[in-house]
Amino acid sequence: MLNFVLFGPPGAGKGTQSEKLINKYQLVHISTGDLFRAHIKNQTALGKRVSKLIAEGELVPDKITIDMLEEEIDKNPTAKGFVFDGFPRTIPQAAELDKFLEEKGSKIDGVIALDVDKDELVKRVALRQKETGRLDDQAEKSQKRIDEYFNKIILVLPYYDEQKKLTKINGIGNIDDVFNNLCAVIDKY
Ligand SMILES: Nc1ncnc2c1ncn2[C@@H]1O[C@H](COP(=O)(O)OP(=O)(O)O)[C@@H](O)[C@H]1O
Repeated sequence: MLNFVLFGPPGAGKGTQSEKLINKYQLVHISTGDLFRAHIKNQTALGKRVSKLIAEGELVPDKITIDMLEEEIDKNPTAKGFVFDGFPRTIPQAAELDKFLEEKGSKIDGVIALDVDKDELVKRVALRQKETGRLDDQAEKSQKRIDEYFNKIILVLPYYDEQKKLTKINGIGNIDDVFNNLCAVIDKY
């Protein structure tokens, strides 16, 4: 199996690159953001529980997120591997993911962090907001999510650095160039 985490702030390109990577490596893409948005769109009990939090740009509590993620992994027993996009966002989530995969005789092979500066992030998220109308991409909320990434979520990276699994790559530039740089890292796993 090949499992890796695509890490980065809002607008770094996690979703864009994940789409290309799952085609090349035949993997299942698990984006916790996409899963939450599907629950909200389908007005499930979980969707109703998290919609306000997400619209405000707040993180969903670990237990809720972990349970949703583990359920999604279990829905794909024949997967050749997973690209985790937007998960983990906290150390408890990272530790639980390691434990969950270990119980299945699997592991995270690597974590790739997309480095993009704040000005570029704000530009990209504003463009995405125009295209998709995402509530949490509105200027004030997206700034809050970007700040939360650099103040809090980024603290997950040392957890993987200690395991010698972290690689940082530049997320700025031509989408295909970033993709090729990602593949060069993944092909070494
Ligand atoms: N691992 C997670 N833990 C807690 N909340 C999450 C997680 N993943 C997604 N969310 C919630 O869903 C929202 C959208 O996530 P996502 O689409 O990954 O944002 P982006 O792609 O802009 O980084 C987050 O702002 C947060 O509210």
